[in-house]
Amino acid sequence: MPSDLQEPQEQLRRIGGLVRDSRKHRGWTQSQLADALGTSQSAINRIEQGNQNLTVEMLTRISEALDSEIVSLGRSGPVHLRVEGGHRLSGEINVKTSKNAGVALLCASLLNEGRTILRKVARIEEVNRILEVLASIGFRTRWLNEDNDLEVVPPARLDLANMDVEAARRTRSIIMFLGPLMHHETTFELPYAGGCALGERTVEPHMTALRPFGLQVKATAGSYHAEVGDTTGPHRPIVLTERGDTVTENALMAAARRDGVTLIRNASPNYMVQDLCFFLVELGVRIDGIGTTTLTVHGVPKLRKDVDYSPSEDPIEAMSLVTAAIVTSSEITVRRVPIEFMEIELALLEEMGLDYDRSDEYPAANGRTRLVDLVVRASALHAPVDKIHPMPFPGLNIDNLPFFALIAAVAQGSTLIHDWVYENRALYFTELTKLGAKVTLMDPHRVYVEGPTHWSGAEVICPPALRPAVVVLLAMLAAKGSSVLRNVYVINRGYEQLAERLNLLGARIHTFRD
Ligand SMILES: CC(=O)N[C@H]1[C@@H](OP(=O)(O)OP(=O)(O)OC[C@H]2O[C@@H](n3ccc(=O)[nH]c3=O)[C@H](O)[C@@H]2O)O[C@H](CO)[C@@H](O)[C@@H]1O
Ligand SMILES: C=C(OP(=O)(O)O)C(=O)O
Repeated sequence: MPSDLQEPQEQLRRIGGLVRDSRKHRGWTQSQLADALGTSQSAINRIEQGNQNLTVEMLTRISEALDSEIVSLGRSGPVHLRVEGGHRLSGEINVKTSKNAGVALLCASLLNEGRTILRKVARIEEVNRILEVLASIGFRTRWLNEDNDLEVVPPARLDLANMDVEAARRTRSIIMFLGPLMHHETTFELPYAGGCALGERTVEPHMTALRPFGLQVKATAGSYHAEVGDTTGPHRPIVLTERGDTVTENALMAAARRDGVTLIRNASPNYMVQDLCFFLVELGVRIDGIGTTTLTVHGVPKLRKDVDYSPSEDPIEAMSLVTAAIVTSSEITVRRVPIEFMEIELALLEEMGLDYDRSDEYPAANGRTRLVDLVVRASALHAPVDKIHPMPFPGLNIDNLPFFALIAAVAQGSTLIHDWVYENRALYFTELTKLGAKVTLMDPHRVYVEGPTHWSGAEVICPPALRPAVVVLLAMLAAKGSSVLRNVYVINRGYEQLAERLNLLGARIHTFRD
């Protein structure tokens, strides 16, 4: 709770609202929550209306049942943001390196018996969790300087029995330990992967892709049990059934230390996969076809090299910052945008009426990725003629889709947004209605957004998904008056000091704890 003194009745009403929001995020009815707590639906209804006195014990049980910290005591509780919205932004901001390459490269450091240095790694919670896991199994990891250069030194032997399971469970990226670990152990356990709650996110494609390398994975209670058998394969090209990013990365890491040549077809050529390929090349693995859907990997059984690599900038952060300019009708310069992965998004924005300039291209620190600076100007946008939907790269990035829901809310007219990929993410777009947007959920995958919006401030709990949470924050920048965004761990999972960096552009965001 904010520290301001409030009438007890008002406090109960606000807590009730938080319980209701958390329950809805979980997708539960009042009766389902009542069952989980061994109470009645009418009691839950009273709690949500603020008509029921609550003990700390009851609040703790509700928080546990909903897997959401509703209130907490002391300094270590969740972090919230208070936003004074309605202010224009101005100035320049650099895009940081990507979360998804950062975690992939940390997983890939498991392949290297030498020292790995990664430059300017995004210092975000997702990276912190993987660092905790690496430290728990024996790696020495340290941040070298203020620039976020990171050193990773492997132990002589991994101590998998000591794995920090709590940290591992909080990330989706842990699934990318499967490919590298098969080069270390013949049997091992990995906890189930977490990440954004986006509905069913199967790991079946990972199992299918790794089986020809001799890895058998069984899902047991809460963990994957992996066994490495015959490692002479694959004897045929690996054909991925879907062009997933982390599954391609797992196949690449399995192939990297295999004694032989592996062909991966229907590979994702997306930004994090390209960064992983460049890193593996740096380590001494030859890969043909980087940036295409067919990768040929010439494996090297022993990789022992002191390697120094700079992952590239994050196209999703670039999109987030462009969106910040659009919703606040501001002119800002977004520097270091990896243009190959933002081109379709920009073409669509141009079609919707965005006025922007782009600089000449220059190389990222990895020497390969092409960057530009973008000047985004205040523009009157209109809805696109066709629906907006994502595709595997090269297509409109699925993680950028939520930003289009917000942009559609400031554009004149009606936009259909179709998230065919994730079962639950479109549902979170309706959070924008709390701030005044007209978002109509047609089915779990489709929303109509009717703009322009007259924004108004509100108190919202972060949805349990990174991009939809950032979208709510950006809408709060546009809403005149005061808003509160609660429990922003999910944002810090993927963005480094986002509030502080937006404040440097003129936003007014204050970080606080209960
Ligand atoms: C750590 C990391 O890198 N995470 C990214 C990665 O997660 P990750 O690789 O884990 O993506 P998922 O396994 O969740 O795949 C995304 C979803 O798309 C579906 N699918 C994907 C490809 C395809 O050709 N057909 C298809 O149906 C999958 O069934 C799944 O439902 O990719 C996602 C999709 O780009 C991004 O949201 C995540 O930010
Ligand atoms: C869905 C995302 O990430 P993750 O795969 O880490 O859950 C994301 O980056 O938006």
